[in-house]
Amino acid sequence: MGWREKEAAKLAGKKVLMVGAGGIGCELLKNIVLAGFKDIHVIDLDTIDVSNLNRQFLFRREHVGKSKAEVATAAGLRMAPDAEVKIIYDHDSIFSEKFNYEFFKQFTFVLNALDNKAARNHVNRMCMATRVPLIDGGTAGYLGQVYTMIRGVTECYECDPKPDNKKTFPGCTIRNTPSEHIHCTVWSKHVFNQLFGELDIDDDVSPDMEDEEANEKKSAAEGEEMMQSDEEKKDEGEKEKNDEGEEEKEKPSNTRAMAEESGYDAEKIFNKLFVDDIHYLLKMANLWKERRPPVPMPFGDLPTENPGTSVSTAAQIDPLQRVWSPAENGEEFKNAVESLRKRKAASSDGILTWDKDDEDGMRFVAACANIRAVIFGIQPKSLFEIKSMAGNIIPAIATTNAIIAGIMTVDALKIVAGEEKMLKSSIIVAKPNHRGMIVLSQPPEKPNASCTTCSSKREVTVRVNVEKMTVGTLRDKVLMEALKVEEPDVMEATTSKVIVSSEGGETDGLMGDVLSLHGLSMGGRLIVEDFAGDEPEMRVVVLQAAAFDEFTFEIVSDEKPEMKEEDKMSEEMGDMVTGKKRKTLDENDLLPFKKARLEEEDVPA
Ligand SMILES: Nc1ncnc2c1ncn2[C@@H]1O[C@H](COP(=O)(O)OP(=O)(O)OP(=O)(O)O)[C@@H](O)[C@H]1O
Ligand SMILES: [Zn+2]
Repeated sequence: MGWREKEAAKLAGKKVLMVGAGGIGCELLKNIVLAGFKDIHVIDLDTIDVSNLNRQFLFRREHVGKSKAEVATAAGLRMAPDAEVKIIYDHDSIFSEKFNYEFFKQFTFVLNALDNKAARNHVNRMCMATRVPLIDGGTAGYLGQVYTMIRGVTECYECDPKPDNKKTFPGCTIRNTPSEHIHCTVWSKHVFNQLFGELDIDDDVSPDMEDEEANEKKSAAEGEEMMQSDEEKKDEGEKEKNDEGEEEKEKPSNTRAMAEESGYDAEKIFNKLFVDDIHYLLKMANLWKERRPPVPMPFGDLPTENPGTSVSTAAQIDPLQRVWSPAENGEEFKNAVESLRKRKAASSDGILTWDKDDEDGMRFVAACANIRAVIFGIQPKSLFEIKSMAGNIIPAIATTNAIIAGIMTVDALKIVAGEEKMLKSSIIVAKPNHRGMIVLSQPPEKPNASCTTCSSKREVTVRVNVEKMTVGTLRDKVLMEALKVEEPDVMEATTSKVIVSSEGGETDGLMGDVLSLHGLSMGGRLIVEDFAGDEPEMRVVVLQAAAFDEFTFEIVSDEKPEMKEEDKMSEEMGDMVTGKKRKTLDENDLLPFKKARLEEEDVPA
């Protein structure tokens, strides 16, 4: 037997689960088949869309509308070098009850090629509960990441609470001092909501008279009267008296109230946003000491050219890519307000929801953002560009998917070879570092001792029917009778909501509720405390069994937190982590790791 055959033989008995057969999944399936894995299970809930074909290369035009899992499996089988290869598939969601504890338990490792946090969390919980290694890959444009997670050895997907990847900007930048076009685009989406959508106090678009920068400097600037007071927050356009009966400065009128009063008169709204409110900003003189002050733009006097460009050349370009002049933006604004006003009036709840693919809404935001940009001396942009910024669209890049799938495959081979110590967390960064590298890696982080999913404590896995079993039955039959918990205090781990209190009282009303009412489903976790008993804290992992009645349950496993092999290894790895980090990666390399958890669910496909 040559080395190839020997290597391949090691992979023969290993069962592999791949969840997701999209951009990463197609690359990955090809890799693992060609690497020699012979027993593969593919799960994907989706069908093939024509927009997938440019990068999901296992799919062809004739497959559009068919199951991704099915077509990928057939393609994988065609690639298999010998007939022993078995690939099976499920056209189903990984949340499905049939993918239960026993199902996960059979795999050597699981490959996540998913695009959303909810499914990743779920697979993580199932893999942690069953102690099956999980290799998770993700990409967003040119960025990518691979985290391989082994219970007790490395951090799990939920050890480090993920930051919300939605980009946010400080309120005062959006409302008072935009310096980039994106600030104007975000502001315009807020204007849309103020005028046509659901009112959200965080989306205020009027000048922020509380701006610290303006006021700090203001009080230092001596003698001038303060621009705002608490009453001023109350609003709206008229002069108010304060306690001493002094007259206070005027403040910007409320945008929604103003629009409604005017019957959604586009020109009046325009002048309020782009003249009156700008005058308020100009009054905060301290903001403009080191910045170019904004220049108000009345509707009746809109230039037909953008600063620095001429309409005649611009007009030759594709209309989508062309940047509208202020006069055109004014026209677009007016037309959009007109049709949005009608649609709002015609809608049953009087609320419109912004969507980048809604023509009126998109044109409104583009026009609004461009006018504001010109006012603040920022280059306006084309509808096309603004659409991709406003919709947070990040194009999928085939090369990034291929690199990430390659790294995942290498990690899979390390697991099969028993070389867990060689595992690395890897990321692809946007710009090469000082050594010209874009793929950076470091040993994985250690588990977080307080993680609700993977920290070391007694862990009981129990099968119940969450749609039928009540909180009261869980407490009495499962926890007290079967698990000998004396005085249970029970918290749902994700929400931290207390559903059973040993003191009674506050939670008595919940005893008749079925468990699903409190967020429990397959893979859900409860933290159970028992200060009266021997085991002060344990975790109960809940598995769903739809066939069970209210009282039926099954204890699948009950593990005590003794020092396990993995934990010992984790200690060794910890040394390695701290030792190696400094040697291989400098501070600049490490920075991206802290931010790198990419959540693509925020990115519409
Ligand atoms: N709960 C789920 N169960 C099964 N499959 C899922 C689930 N959620 C998402 N998926 C599948 O995961 C796949 C993710 O692939 P998708 O192509 O969107 O992202 P990707 O692999 O990161 O690549 P790209 O960035 O190129 O789009 C999709 O095919 C989707 O159907
Ligand atoms: Zn964890």
